[in-house]
Amino acid sequence: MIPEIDLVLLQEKQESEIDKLRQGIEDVGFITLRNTSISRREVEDVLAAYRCFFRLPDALKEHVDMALSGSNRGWGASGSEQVDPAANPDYKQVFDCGFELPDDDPLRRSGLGVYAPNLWPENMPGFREEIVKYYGKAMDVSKQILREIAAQIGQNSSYFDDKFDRPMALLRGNYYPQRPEWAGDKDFGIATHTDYGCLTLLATDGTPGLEVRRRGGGWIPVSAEPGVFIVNFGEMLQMWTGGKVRATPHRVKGTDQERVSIPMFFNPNYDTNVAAEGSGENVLAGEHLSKRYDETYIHLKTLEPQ
Ligand SMILES: O=C(O)CCC(=O)C(=O)O
Ligand SMILES: [Fe+2]
Repeated sequence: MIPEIDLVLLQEKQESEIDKLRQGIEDVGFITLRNTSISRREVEDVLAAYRCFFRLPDALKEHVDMALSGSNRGWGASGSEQVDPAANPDYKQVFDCGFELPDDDPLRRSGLGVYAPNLWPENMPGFREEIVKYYGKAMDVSKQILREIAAQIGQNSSYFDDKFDRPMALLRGNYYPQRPEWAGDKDFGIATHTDYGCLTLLATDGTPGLEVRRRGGGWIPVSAEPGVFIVNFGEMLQMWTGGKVRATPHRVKGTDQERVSIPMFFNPNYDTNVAAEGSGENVLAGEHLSKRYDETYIHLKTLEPQ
């Protein structure tokens, strides 16, 4: 069972919700979350915006194809990402956008791919505004959840705040067509993976498809209607907390229904040390994230040495 949490009750420190959060972070690695500051209507609007983009002919989406940009902003065609080396590249399409650093931020001139400039399609009035608006809202909710997690892991609730003031936060629209006729055992909408960062705030159109690996074996289907979020924890938070928070593998095989989902991958500032607290080690969040991007986006994959 995936713990179902009411954010307002959690923020009021209701014991039932605190217990569910503990189970979610320490055991399952997933929760669902309702009663946030993002309404059902707002999620439906942003879903509609992504749907409009994905319906464009490929020839138009190619104007913002990330394969041509050397970073991971804009459109990722079907087959552009391989999250599991034992599976084939995912058949989903994506549209990615990231954090825009202020003009005077020295990191802006650094050319770091994790802060690359966004790409926006032309002739789609309102698309950029809709996505940017949702991006801000999804960051706010993600920060609120991290405050509750901080309290849960025995830290001050503001523990994460200054580690997320220039977050490498990536907002993605995922488009899963119907599972293709040709799909075999190694083909997935998105193959089995753990998320790379700290926390993922996932909105979906309500269509089933996501499966979460159960400890001890098997898969748990999870779905949530627009306005209810699925939240899971990533590799960095697992490292950072010495394994107290779990990054649980998950996948989407796909069904006979198309599906749109919108994960906000909430990753900290580039220079955050995400090694286990007190370990004396140093793992830069930016280096971990760049490494995972380079391993999984086909156009960023570094060539294997011959
Ligand atoms: O579409 C979903 O439900 C999950 C997507 C996902 O796991 C991801 O984009 O990392
Ligand atoms: Fe994921």
